[in-house]
Amino acid sequence: MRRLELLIPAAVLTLVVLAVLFAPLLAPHQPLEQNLDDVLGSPSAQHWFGTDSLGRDILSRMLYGGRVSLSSAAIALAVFVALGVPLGLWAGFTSGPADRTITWLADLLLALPTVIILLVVLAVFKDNEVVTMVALGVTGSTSMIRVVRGATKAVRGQVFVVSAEGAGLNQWHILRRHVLPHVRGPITVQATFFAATAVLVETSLGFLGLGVQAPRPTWGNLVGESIQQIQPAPWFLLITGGVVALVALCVGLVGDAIRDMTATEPDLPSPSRPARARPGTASTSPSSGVLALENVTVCHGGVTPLVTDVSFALRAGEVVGLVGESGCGKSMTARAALGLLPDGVELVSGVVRVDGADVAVLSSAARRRLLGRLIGYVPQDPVPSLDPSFTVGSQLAEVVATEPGLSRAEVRERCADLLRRVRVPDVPRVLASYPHQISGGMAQRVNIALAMALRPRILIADEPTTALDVTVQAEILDLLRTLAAEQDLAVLLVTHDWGVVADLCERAVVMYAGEVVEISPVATLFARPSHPYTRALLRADLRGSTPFSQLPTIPGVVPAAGAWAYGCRFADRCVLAADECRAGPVPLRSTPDGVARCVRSDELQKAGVR
Ligand SMILES: Nc1ncnc2c1ncn2[C@@H]1O[C@H](COP(=O)(O)OP(=O)(O)OP(=O)(O)O)[C@@H](O)[C@H]1O
Repeated sequence: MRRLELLIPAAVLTLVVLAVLFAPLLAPHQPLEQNLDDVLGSPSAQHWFGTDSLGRDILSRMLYGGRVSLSSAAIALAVFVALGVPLGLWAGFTSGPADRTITWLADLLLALPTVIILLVVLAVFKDNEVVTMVALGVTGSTSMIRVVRGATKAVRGQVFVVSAEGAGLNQWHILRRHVLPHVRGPITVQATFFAATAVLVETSLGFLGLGVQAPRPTWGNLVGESIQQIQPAPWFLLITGGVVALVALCVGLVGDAIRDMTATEPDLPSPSRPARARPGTASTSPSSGVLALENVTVCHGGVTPLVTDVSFALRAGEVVGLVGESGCGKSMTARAALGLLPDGVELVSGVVRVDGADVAVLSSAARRRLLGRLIGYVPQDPVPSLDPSFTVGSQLAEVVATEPGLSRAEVRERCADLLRRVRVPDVPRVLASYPHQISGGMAQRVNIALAMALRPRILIADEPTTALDVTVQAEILDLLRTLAAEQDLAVLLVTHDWGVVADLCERAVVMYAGEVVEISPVATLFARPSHPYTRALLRADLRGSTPFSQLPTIPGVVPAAGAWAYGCRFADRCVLAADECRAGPVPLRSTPDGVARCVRSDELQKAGVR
């Protein structure tokens, strides 16, 4: 079906272009040949499209006119692509002054009124169609620059591009071989839409009596003439306008079809991509996990690291807590796993594996689509995460209906079933309610139902109970525990709350200043933390404190992203820090049942104190 959506308009366009190209062979009459005995004759066997006010054959004039109109559109399109693609690629690939200058120029062009520019060009260059079309291509190229720049930025952070740079390939080679193939889709779509616009602009200029002048035919001249003859010969406009509209429509449909095809056929992970092993982290990154992050590094603006070299894995049915102070990189890590990094933040190296397949090599849009099905996401703020304009039922149905082949009744039943599974008491009422009509706890159940709608294998919950009161928190945690156990879900739980970790998680990943500092089973972690940061965090927890005694705190604050100490990043706040800690980066070391990034982890383990 999709192929037909492309093939039919493409076939029509090909026929029109061929007919126009071979006009001297196909046209039954000369375009300027007059017959004043047969003016404004309606379509007949001799004149398929009829005759005009001077008895000239309209079909022949359309065939010859198309040569001017389509070649003009082709000139504009060539300029549009020749300017827009390289500038967009360059801006997207090289952040900094080049990017800023090109973006500024594109903004400037956008601010100029195209119609006025074209009229000025026509006046200055005496109706020169070629110069006018060049001007149209230049002014239009802003949209191509912007789209290509955005698409290039998305590809820029992909691991394979970083690897190509690391291999010393030059920028133009990387752009041509590794970036261009991934931005081909948006380029084709932009080009087809601009081609349709160029045909219509050329026609409009001819219609206004600008550009190529009569008696030389162009589609614009013919449409202009047909409007003057609308009363005696209405079919004249119907035919000339119809051909122009058909061509513009087919160009647009080809663009739509290409867009849809490129949107639903993402690049698949390349099986030939070499595995990149790094020392010191293998023990934390078993690729057998249902979700595995291997040496993930995330940067802002391509330069400021937010998260570095993070590796850990989740097994099916396992709940893992991701713990650390605010700003340590928990959310960025979770978002890297989801393929949902904020604008300007990119995964610059590392691998995210789902069921063993490397999803980091996918384009970001394809990764999002894939992970959207494999990984469910439960947000921190339950109510704002739901769209206030739609009922719970319609929001659930929207997601459920993306599964092909479901009838409306089946979608409704699936939505109700999802709510029952997350223990919503009055399902029909909640389905018919708007988000503001339900409580925070109920909204979080709805978010969990939404996350579960496509039967994901993994659930990532970013502080899912922070915004809820204590009793509701317990219910939501119990629900997550049950879902993980019953449906063999791997759950990554981002939290500040040790109580939640103790209650729900089997293992915890502790992060500090953008890196993993400890991974241990929860029981071990509570009894014998292997990193001074874990120990300090546990000590600072309210739960273990004595009433009216002063709560221990960790002196200092988490350093800003990238402004980390050269050696152990926690050294400045650590009561156990020694010169050795500041001498250089501390690698993760194995502990009896996990890993820790501390030169004194053995000592801490043995001491077994909190
Ligand atoms: N959109 C963004 N652009 C650039 N930097 C960001 C962005 N969001 C967060 N950061 C920075 O990334 C680092 C890690 O932030 P992250 O949100 O992952 O921390 P967190 O441990 O989840 O904190 P919290 O518990 O407060 O959510 C911080 O230094 C933060 O300032």
